[in-house]
Amino acid sequence: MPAAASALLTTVEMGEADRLTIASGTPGIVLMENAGRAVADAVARRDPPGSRVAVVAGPGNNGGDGFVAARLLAERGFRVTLLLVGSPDRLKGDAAAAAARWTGPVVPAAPEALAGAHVVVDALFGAGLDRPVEGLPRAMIEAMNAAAGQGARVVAVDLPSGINGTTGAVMGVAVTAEESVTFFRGKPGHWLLPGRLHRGRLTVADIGIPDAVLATVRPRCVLVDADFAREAVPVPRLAGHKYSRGHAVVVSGGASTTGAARLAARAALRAGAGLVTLASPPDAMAVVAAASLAVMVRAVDGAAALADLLADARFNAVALGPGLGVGAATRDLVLAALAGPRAVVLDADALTSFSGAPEDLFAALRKRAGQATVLTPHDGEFSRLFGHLDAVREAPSKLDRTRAAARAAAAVVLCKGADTVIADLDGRAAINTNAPAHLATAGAGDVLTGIIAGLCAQGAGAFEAAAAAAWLHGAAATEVGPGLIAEDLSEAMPSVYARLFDPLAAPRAARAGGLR
Ligand SMILES: NC(=O)C1=CN([C@@H]2O[C@H](COP(=O)(O)OP(=O)(O)OC[C@H]3O[C@@H](n4cnc5c(N)ncnc54)[C@H](O)[C@@H]3O)[C@@H](O)[C@H]2O)[C@@H](O)CC1
Ligand SMILES: [K+]
Repeated sequence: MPAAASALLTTVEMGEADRLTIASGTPGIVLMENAGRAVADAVARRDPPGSRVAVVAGPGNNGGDGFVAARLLAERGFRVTLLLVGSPDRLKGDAAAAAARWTGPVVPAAPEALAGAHVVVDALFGAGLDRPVEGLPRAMIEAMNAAAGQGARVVAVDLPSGINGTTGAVMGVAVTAEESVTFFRGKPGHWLLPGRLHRGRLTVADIGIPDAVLATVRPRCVLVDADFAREAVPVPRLAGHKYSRGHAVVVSGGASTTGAARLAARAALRAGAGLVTLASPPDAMAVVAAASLAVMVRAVDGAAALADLLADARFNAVALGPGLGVGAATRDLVLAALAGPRAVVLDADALTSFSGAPEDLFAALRKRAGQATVLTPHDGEFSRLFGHLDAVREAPSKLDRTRAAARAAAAVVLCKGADTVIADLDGRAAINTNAPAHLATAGAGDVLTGIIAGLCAQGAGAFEAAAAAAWLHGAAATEVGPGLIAEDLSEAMPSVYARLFDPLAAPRAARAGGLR
């Protein structure tokens, strides 16, 4: 994975990071003091001394962080009430030590005790949440949400209580925070839905865990960001020429459905492929040729003809699916592409054509395991292809579902959505949330397919290409803004690239304004 990528740690991995840090000489109570201080700082950044703060502390170390934050806020002049869920004498270890340093009253938690709070610190459960929330904890979570409805600001310690940090799932009920202060690195649950909708603004605080522990922990999931994209996108060599920048093939549907493939082909070019050829059924040649200037067109009639075309080593990536139609002809084209040695991107009809009976597809994919292959299903296509697999059905999160699918298909799987997950067959995974709501529009998926093919054609690895493409696609949508149609995405790519490789470059709108 690109080295600069931002790792996301499961709760188990985070526990290991804590343990390694403690074993190398930093006492746990120091980490807890730092964690509590980061929470107090987050409160004090937005609320003035004198504000009424209710800290809801739970029975574990998340509660311990709450005791530290309570003490530091009281020292800074906030009017702090500490509400404990559970009995003080059941606190253990660092949490007991943090509680002993709190000199104010420990009030048994009750929902009505939150009345009048300006700020609620949610220190009920963090990484240790391991079962559905019921009883008093549930009542306290509901009371915290009710307080937010009355205007209180809710700051969650590590995770909003009720959210599973590894999966993002709501375990019965969950706090909806205005801000979450987490430690060392984000967790998948901060980025996957529905967790992302509960955490509010995310602050990641340094609590003294050294980055060096990551070499031992070896987290398997990253958040795709600009650094990831920058490292994944092949940079053209000055001495290169169009042939050294790869040649992508996009397979077009018939005369009435060429638009999707044309969108993908243009995106492959804009992503930087040196050459792009639309492989078109003979009946669609005229319409495809008329509408594509920089894109080349070749008549390709059926699976055998596609196989012949791809035998030419100059073509190094092929994308198919958009606009192809569902059925046996598409299945044959897909199997022909997979039988060859080129990078293959399968989307839309290429996936749907195997719905309900994906064995042939899986067999062809397994045969080429190790070669670059990317499948880009949306949720519906995903469940039609993979929903019958036990490993997918039993997976606790979209992250694990996508990993299970990648293993089953022996391919990189990119499962689209507001939280797009990309998984490699070796368990590596990435989450992309760089996708504005207005990106969900007709043809946007075809463009994503084209960007992936364009990056693969230039030699990017399948996983890197898919994850970076998801980020670039979202960046292009952000660049265009609301009102976006799919055609705009490709046109925004030069501007996205300009800023990616030259962070000082002005946004396109500013440049268009020129000198005044
Ligand atoms: N040394 C460390 O490990 C550090 C941990 N930190 C904090 O510690 C937290 C993790 O602490 P813990 O592992 O003690 O876990 P938590 O404090 O998140 O919760 C564990 C406690 O909650 C109970 N519990 C779990 N689910 C429940 C449910 N549904 N209903 C009722 N009770 C439930 C458990 O029995 C246990 O008593 C992190 O989220 C972070 O806030 C920070 O202080 C930094 C250092
Ligand atoms: K919490």
